Amino acid sequence: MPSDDNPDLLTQGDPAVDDTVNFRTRKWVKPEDLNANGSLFGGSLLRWIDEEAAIYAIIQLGNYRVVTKFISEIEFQASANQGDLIEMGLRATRFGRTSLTMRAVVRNMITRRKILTIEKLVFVNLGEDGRPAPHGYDSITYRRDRMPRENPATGTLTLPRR
Ligand SMILES: CCCCCCCCCCCCCCCC(=O)SCCNC(=O)CCNC(=O)[C@H](O)C(C)(C)COP(=O)(O)OP(=O)(O)OC[C@H]1O[C@@H](n2cnc3c(N)ncnc32)[C@H](O)[C@@H]1OP(=O)(O)O
Repeated sequence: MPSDDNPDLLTQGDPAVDDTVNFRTRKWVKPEDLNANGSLFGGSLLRWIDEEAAIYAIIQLGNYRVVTKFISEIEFQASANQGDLIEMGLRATRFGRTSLTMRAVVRNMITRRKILTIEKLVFVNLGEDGRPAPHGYDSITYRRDRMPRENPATGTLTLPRR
């Protein structure tokens, strides 16, 4: 049931409609996102999901030093076309010692039909030495209480120079 904590959670019984993730980010499929068939290029979609998952991991683990460790099978269930509105949803499914596992779903924003599902995306929390470090969390936050902040007024952060 939709709630203040979890406003986007859906409860439809339709099996083509996913009710296990929170859909946060919307994209409008534009000409530059298309493949030679005129439908959405899978690489664009994966880039958007990886970025979305990295931000989600940062919010959940309170650390901007996170890296993608593992992505499971990717099922492209349907294509999207120019002009379609799509939305991406993620949900943490397992908090490990140093890792966070998420499930990802992309669907058409209007019809809610699934376009893609990834059962497991694993991100690893790193310490300053670049090695896996315990994150200390075991449950999802729906707030922004773990966000790493250097400047509380703006929420901005100066990333380390390489
Ligand atoms: C205001 C704030 C704004 C902030 C604003 C910031 C904006 C800025 C955003 C930047 C966001 C960057 C995020 C980009 C995301 C990339 O693009 S990252 C680039 C691609 N990824 C990489 O380069 C990673 C390369 N791999 C590695 O460096 C090493 O494998 C790692 C990740 C350090 C891990 O090393 P390792 O020796 O394998 O570690 P190990 O201790 O064996 O395992 C660590 C964890 O991974 C798990 N694991 C290991 N292998 C596997 C596997 N095959 N499958 C599943 N789990 C596994 C283990 O079970 C363990 O989990 P826990 O049991 O501790 O929970």
